[in-house]
Amino acid sequence: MFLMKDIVRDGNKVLRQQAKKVSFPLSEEDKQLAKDLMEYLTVSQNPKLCKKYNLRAGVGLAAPQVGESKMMASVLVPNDEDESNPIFKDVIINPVILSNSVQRAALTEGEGCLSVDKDIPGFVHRSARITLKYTDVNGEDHKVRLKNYPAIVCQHEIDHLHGTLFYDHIDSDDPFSKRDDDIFID
Ligand SMILES: O=CN(O)CCNC(=O)c1cccc(Cl)c1Cl
Ligand code: NI
Repeated sequence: MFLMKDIVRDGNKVLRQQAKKVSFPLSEEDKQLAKDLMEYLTVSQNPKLCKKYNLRAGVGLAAPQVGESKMMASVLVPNDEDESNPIFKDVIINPVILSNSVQRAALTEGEGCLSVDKDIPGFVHRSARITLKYTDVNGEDHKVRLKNYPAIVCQHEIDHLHGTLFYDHIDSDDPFSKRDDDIFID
């Protein structure tokens, strides 16, 4: 199980590299990595276990964040009304954003990252809607249209696979700049 000691922090070059495509069928090592990446999220989203293991909660975790420069990331966007039916839960392998809306969206409270220890305030403007293609651990291909929070999280994770960190998107001159048609997600 990954703990905070296993999380690579900003400054380590692996976070600024282009991750390598994952080949199928998955090796045993890659199957285990996928499992561990999702397990971190489920444990970190359980208040008792999160505290027990001293974790920072997360809704996504990309392989480069644990030092593995591979195109793989777990995403677990919980459904506050029904914990047993998450809005999005999968390990996305070799993800490609096929198309994205011109309209932008940002989380009102900004973003955070396990690999960035300091809080960096500001709007992280992303595409409000994306069409995402990826392969899952069983080798099944998926093509999904995402919007709102799941779209934001997937973009944060896919950024990690291309060496981008959330604060790269914050306007340093005016961190809370906005356009009329921007969507803000609480
Ligand atoms: O790459 C994944 N992490 O760094 C895990 C910690 N951050 C989050 O869970 C998180 C928090 C806020 C907004 C977004 Cl989009 C995300 Cl992803
Ligand atoms: Ni992150």
